Amino acid sequence: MPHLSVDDYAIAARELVDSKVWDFVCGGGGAEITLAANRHIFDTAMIRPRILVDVSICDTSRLLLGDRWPSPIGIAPTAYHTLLHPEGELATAQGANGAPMVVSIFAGQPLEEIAKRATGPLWLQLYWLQRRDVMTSLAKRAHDAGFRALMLTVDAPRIGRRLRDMRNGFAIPPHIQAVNLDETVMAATHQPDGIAKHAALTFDQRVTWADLAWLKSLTDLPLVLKGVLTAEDAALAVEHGVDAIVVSNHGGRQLDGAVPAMRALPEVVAAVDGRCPVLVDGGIRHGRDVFVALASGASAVLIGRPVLWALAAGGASGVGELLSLLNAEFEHTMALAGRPRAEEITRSALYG
Ligand SMILES: Cc1cc2nc3c(=O)[nH]c(=O)nc-3n(C[C@H](O)[C@H](O)[C@H](O)COP(=O)(O)O)c2cc1C
Ligand SMILES: CCCCCCC(=O)C(=O)O
Repeated sequence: MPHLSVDDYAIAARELVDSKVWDFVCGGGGAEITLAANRHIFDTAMIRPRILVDVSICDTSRLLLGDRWPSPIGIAPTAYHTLLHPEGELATAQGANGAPMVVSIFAGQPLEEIAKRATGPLWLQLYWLQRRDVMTSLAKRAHDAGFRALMLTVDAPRIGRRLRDMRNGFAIPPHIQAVNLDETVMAATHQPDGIAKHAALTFDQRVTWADLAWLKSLTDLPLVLKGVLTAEDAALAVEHGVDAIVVSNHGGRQLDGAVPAMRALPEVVAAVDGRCPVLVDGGIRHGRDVFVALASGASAVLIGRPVLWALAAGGASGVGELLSLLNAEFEHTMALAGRPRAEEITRSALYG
């Protein structure tokens, strides 16, 4: 059956993926209020189409942190792609077809091997670990392998209460490893509730703004901060020299009740006031969602779960087809909305 929408990849993946892994991927924190709210905003956003505009060429490309992206759609960092496909991140990087990919600190394949298979820019995502020597080593390995940016995720000093995983007694299977980290450090992840236990043992909950300078000093790579949801923190991020911001509530997996990323986006964009790019993630499932995010002030978007569904359903080619589909939907929206150039996708393209 052809995959005509992102939902078709979810349907195909659901048939293939173990039910506990499915819940780990698709679940959210607490009562999943924020998970649902991320989607609701997109479902209720309405576009103001312009007419009698030449839309024969719609340019979807974007320049971001020195790289030209084929579309404003990048791959969000998600842990353990090897849970979904034996080749894991190698297949994702190959299938990205030029799209940027953020590799999770908990990737199931070595950074250097992912770089060899990459078709687009790579960024490395980090959590702040108590072991700064491990962070230093990862940052330097990423730099040496040609990664283009570091991303620090700041919405997870602890792991959210993921009730599906707790009810399922979910543990990362023993053959699935975060191979860029020392196996002994990762041992707790293979116990029930192991993700939360591991984070409690290894993440540094004391980190503050003052520590960012140390992370920036490790390499000359740009630093992207992921998990910003307020104007106050966006202003602080810029003051502390961050090179880009991702407005994100971690796909509804962390603080349940947190504001949907798309609702937070306008205040963050206003606070940043053009001083660095602002990206957004959470609930993006259609090309029209990408359009709505850009019209709300985002420079680009990241997608998480859909990439994992496509990886499970079709490996590298599944990921490639998914990204092509989303970009084609976005391009189609640009045409039918009468806004063929990036600079025309502004707030005036939306109601309300
Ligand atoms: C299975 C899974 C694993 C994730 N792992 C990470 C991670 O390792 N690091 C991180 O910063 N965010 C992680 N995220 C959050 C994503 O980067 C992203 O914020 C979220 O998935 C976006 O929402 P979406 O899935 O609705 O597109 C993960 C999300 C999922 C679904
Ligand atoms: C110890 C493994 C932690 C994986 C956490 C990945 C993540 O951020 C997620 O949302 O899940």
